[in-house]
Amino acid sequence: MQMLNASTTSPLIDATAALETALAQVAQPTAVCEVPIAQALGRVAAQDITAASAMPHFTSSAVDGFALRLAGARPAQRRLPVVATVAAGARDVPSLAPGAAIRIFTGAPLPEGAEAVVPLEDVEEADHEIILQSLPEEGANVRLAGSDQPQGAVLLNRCERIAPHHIGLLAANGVRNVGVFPPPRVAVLSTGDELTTAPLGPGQIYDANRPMLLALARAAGADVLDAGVLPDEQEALAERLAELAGLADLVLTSGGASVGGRDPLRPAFAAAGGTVAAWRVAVKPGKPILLGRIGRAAFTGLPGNPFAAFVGFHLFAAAQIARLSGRTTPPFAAFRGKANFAWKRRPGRQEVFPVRCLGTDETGLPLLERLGNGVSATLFPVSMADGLAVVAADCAEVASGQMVSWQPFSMG
Ligand SMILES: Nc1nc2c(c(=O)[nH]1)N[C@H]1C(S)=C(S)[C@@H](COP(=O)(O)OP(=O)(O)OC[C@H]3O[C@@H](n4cnc5c(N)ncnc54)[C@H](O)[C@@H]3O)O[C@H]1N2
Ligand code: MOO
Repeated sequence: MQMLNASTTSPLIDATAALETALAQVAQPTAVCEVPIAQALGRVAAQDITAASAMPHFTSSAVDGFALRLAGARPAQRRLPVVATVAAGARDVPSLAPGAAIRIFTGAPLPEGAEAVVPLEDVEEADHEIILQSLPEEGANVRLAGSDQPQGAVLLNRCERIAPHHIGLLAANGVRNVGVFPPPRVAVLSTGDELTTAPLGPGQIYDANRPMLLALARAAGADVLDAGVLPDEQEALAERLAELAGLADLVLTSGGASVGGRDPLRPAFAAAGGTVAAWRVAVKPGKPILLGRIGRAAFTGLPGNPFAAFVGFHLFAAAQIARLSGRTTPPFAAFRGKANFAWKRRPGRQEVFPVRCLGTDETGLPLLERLGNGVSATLFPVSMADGLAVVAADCAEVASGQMVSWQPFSMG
């Protein structure tokens, strides 16, 4: 651990090492609570859930049509009497004799003896009989018991974030409750004398970061605590940080983390009992990130520039929230795309930039356009973007057609 010294700067920390440091500040949850599946959306499973029985439970029809018994049907026989009707949910299902048909509906139990179902649009219906165009294959349009999922199949993996389709699958299997980890508590605070909610005065701006970081943390599965805006005043900030550290698993701030004498975050952090694990990371934007702890809470101080705060969240805070939630940490920008731009840059910091997907190349790879031209103080280019792309610290040039790593917004 390095002690704070507001008057000095430290060398930039490599982004991979910074991520390890960020993750080292947070622990996997140990507590587990049981919730009804209707309340499980977005929570993280604390246990594997396996199927108590094979599915479907019984053999049924996959279409509205007519159940046939093929064994007894002569190839020449095209005209069959319809002797009964079986609807979905039917309890008393008659068995099917050779040479007859039973009208059946999608999901209805297949009558004993039936071997195939012919869709109703493939037959001609006359008075209480059907005329077949051809005989179906054995098993046609039949959903065999156990064919979708075996008994014991894993329906939901431990450490997986519960999505709407999991809830449907669990419900289909009769699972009512699921053990989940408690969501982490994330407190979000903005700092800066220039931030206001009132009509803007000279030199004032609205607070963009706090609403954005609260939304990002909530979307990542956290219970958020809106800790408001604090002026650049060390004592008040220290007091608030110490208080928040007692309430949250992770305290996220933005602003005031740079090197200037008016940047009060680091001295306030020290006064609140904070220990710095890393400060100033070789990422662009987002260099003045501070990672550490205050008491039992992890602390991540993001830069004030809104796009830098946005990037810092994606690179570090998102992974921290994932670990605190019990999720396995997904790597950032694991998707491949093709540069539809040429770009020369100064090596030194890993760089994250907004990209728009223009379509795909002949192999299906997304073609990416670089947006924003390196600005860190505005989120405007992100409004036109489909995701974030990243280039390594030593990258001096991206040629058009070169592969780049990126993260679509739809993937987190
Ligand atoms: N001498 C140096 N100056 C700066 C350096 C440096 O290395 N040496 N780094 C620059 C970089 S890179 C960044 S990023 C910024 C970040 O500085 P801070 O984290 O201390 O942030 P502030 O100075 O408080 O604010 C920067 C900028 O962002 C605006 N801001 C702050 N909070 C919000 C908010 N909640 N919503 C919207 N906008 C916000 C603030 O008004 C400033 O314009 O430092 C560079 N300087
Ligand atoms: O790192 Mo700053 O975040 O380049 O704008």
